[in-house]
Amino acid sequence: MSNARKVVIALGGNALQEPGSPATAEAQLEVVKKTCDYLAEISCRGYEIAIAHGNGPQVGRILLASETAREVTPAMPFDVCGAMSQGYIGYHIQQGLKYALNKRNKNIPVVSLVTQVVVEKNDPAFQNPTKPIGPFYSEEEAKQLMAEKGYVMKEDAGRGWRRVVASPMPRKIVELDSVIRLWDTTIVITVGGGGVPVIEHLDGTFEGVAAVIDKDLAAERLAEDVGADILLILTEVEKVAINFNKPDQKNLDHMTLLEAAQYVDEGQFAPGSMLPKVEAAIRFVRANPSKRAIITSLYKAVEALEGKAGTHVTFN
Ligand SMILES: Nc1ncnc2c1ncn2[C@@H]1O[C@H](COP(=O)(O)OP(=O)(O)O)[C@@H](O)[C@H]1O
Ligand SMILES: NC(=O)OP(=O)(O)O
Repeated sequence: MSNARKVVIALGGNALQEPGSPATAEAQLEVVKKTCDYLAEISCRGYEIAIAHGNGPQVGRILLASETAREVTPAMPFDVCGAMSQGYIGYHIQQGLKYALNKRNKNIPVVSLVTQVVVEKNDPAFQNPTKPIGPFYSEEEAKQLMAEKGYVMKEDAGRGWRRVVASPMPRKIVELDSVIRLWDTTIVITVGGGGVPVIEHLDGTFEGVAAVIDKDLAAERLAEDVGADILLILTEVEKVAINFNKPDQKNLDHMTLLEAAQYVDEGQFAPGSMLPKVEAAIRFVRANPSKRAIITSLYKAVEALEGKAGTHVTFN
């Protein structure tokens, strides 16, 4: 792993928001500053990084604010809400990361790129919304919102009810050339929130659609396309587990491609949380048999890159 230097990082929700803390921009900035200390450390260890991040809570709140303000100003289309979420999350990461890099006397530019990601118009995900966005509600509140506003809402991993939207597969990163051109000189924050989902028309134009792409799958697309050595997926837990939250839970240091696929078949990973991460890891390693994907926590990221922490997914 010593020469593996090119890393695409996918940042999980806890890198942007602390559970239970107010969902304000100010609170997010405080969390992002801490997150960026870990990211700066990775950069200072000599890794070349690009950063993807989630946006479920943020895009949902922007949408809610926009819909609530309808009486005074026209509501924003969903794809525009996605672009807005990329903008303000990227802005926070730019501030936090630049500060953390400066503290380490490392002068490297940081930019965020509003990034479009092409999805297929006929993706079956449009018929089956699964991606939770925005705040949590009680079951009673959710039922009322479903009846009054026509929202699709589902229970989210025992944490409460949330609005859900379609989450189609990322097929192509529209701004990929720019990411590649910037790579050698700049830390690029891209495919934020999985990218703004767009459909590509035959005449080469793009049209935004109402959906939220999974950021782990978009980060995987990016990692393949830029020829990254490592796809580093950062979340709350240090390791992926089998029999998660059961008395016989076993944390995994390593999974081969076959083992990972078998655990997926056994239903070991919760859909909408750990499953897309393992699926992204599988895709990356299947396409790049000599490379690796790592799933770990932000706090263990540096150790994981050195092979001393996290769950490593490799071909064999
Ligand atoms: N098999 C598993 N192994 C480890 N964690 C799991 C597993 N299944 C579900 N989880 C949960 O999934 C969470 C990661 O999903 P989530 O919080 O939705 O992701 P994100 O970090 O992208 O916001 C972990 O923090 C853990 O609580
Ligand atoms: N776009 C996306 O995957 O966001 P979350 O990580 O917040 O679900």
